[in-house]
Amino acid sequence: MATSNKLISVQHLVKEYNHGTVKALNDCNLDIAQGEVVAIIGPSGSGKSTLLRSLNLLEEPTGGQIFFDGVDLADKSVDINLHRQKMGMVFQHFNLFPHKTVLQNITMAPLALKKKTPEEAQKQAMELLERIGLADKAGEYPNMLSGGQKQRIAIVRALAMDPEVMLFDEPTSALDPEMVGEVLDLMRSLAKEGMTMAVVTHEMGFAREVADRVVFMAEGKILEEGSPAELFDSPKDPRLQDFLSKVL
Ligand SMILES: Nc1ncnc2c1ncn2[C@@H]1O[C@H](COP(=O)(O)OP(=O)(O)OP(=O)(O)O)[C@@H](O)[C@H]1O
Repeated sequence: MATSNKLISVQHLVKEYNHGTVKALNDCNLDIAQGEVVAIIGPSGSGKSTLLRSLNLLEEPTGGQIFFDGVDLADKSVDINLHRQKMGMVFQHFNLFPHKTVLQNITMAPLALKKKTPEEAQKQAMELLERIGLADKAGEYPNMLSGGQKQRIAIVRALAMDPEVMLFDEPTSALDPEMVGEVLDLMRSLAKEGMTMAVVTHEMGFAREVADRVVFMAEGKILEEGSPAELFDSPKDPRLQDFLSKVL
């Protein structure tokens, strides 16, 4: 559900690596509205992950600006850790803590960073686990779970911080095909609830069905963006046409 309320604004973002020899992002401009679901697609190495990771400053921009709720993240008075807490991040490889139980994985950050009481944190964690049908796994360790279960737990772990935005970096790429659906279903339900989401994805079906807007990147640039119908049914840029001819 998109509204006109701009939550994130990326302006002329540049990210260089190796002393400028690699330009991962080359003058990227992107706005994300409150409640909007933006899918970022494009060939391997086009800068999708770098753009996503820049939003919570896992990558420090070389140039340009990122505004969150109107605040320039480069401003020295911005508390980056506080900013990161507003953004839930879900990675390709789950990144659950292997030596913590499922429940501990979910309660850790709310206890440490949000100063929730153990009762509050556990109650919330159990509600989240119930939501995804995995309450019975609360006491287990991640290595006892399937990939789809791990990823759904990684998603609710991020939700336990009550984020304003969820960032997904190819959340289904490492999953066996039969587990992709359960993760996409959970993401679909978050989108329906109005969660603001940016999703780097190779799942074109998901992008078409769930995204409000699709962004196509190549060679560090955003070459085209629009509604799923615009991008998938009437692609204009030849590189997007070529990309779609290979992936659809
Ligand atoms: N830490 C780094 N050091 C040097 N180069 C990097 C680094 N991270 C990314 N790059 C380069 O930046 C470019 C963009 O990478 P990025 O991972 O953002 O692409 P991507 O579109 O997400 O690719 P994929 O779909 O394969 O994950 C690539 O050329 C990559 O090799």
